[in-house]
Amino acid sequence: MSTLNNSTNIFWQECPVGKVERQKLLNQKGCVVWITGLSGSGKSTLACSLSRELHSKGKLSYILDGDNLRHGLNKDLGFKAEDRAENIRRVGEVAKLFSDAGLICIASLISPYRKDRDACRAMLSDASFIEARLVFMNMPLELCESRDAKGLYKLARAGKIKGFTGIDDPYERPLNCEIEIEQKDGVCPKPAALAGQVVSYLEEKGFLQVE
Ligand SMILES: Nc1ncnc2c1ncn2[C@@H]1O[C@H](COP(=O)(O)OS(=O)(=O)O)[C@@H](OP(=O)(O)O)[C@H]1O
Ligand SMILES: Nc1ncnc2c1ncn2[C@@H]1O[C@H](COP(=O)(O)OP(=O)(O)O)[C@@H](O)[C@H]1O
Repeated sequence: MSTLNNSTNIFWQECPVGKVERQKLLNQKGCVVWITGLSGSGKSTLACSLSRELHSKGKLSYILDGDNLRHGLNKDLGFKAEDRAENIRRVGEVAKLFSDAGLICIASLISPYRKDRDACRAMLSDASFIEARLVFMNMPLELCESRDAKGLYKLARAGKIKGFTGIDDPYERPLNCEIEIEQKDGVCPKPAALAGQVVSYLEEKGFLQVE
């Protein structure tokens, strides 16, 4: 998919109500919490739990879930490396808009390739000074496969889905995540506890209020 700019003679339109005003209105800082990990690692569960926890604190968030976006915005994309790259790029651009609107945008995608995640992070911070935080659901493949909530691992093992992440397609672990979620003593912490961990991080970094 081309990322070339094919539009010419276009101008940036400024509006007097900007990000700063919107953030003051919401008393929070727009940012992106990007959750990456294998299918079944608990990305969507954490995203929902986090959104619920933020809501209960009066903070506005919005979830961009890879699975959901593939029903609409990204319905033309498959799972080849270049399609996944375009998927991450588009969701990054949408996350940029939500974050600029002042929301805490929670993106939940496998996003398996380091180069795509890095490009997305660079795009967010370079182009618009949007702060992105990467959360890595570091759950073992065996656990994700044993959960198999959608039966996709079974199909992948049977060769009925080709190029399934973790089976016959790579997942490149992040080298630079801000939060890494792991099992403790062989047990995955409860979603509410994980959400609390991310909320504490956001509080500590000053995202949940405007000075
Ligand atoms: N080949 C293959 N590999 C991985 N995942 C697959 C595949 N085919 C379908 N699915 C389903 O698509 C969901 C992942 O979509 P994403 O947009 O997050 O993927 S990616 O970031 O572009 O890699 C993923 O959802 P989650 O289980 O929530 O991760 C799967 O349900
Ligand atoms: N922290 C957790 N503890 C126990 N089970 C979990 C946890 N997070 C998710 N699960 C379960 O694992 C399965 C996959 O979770 P899901 O959030 O759909 O993963 P993903 O979005 O990464 O594919 C679901 O059945 C869900 O209930």
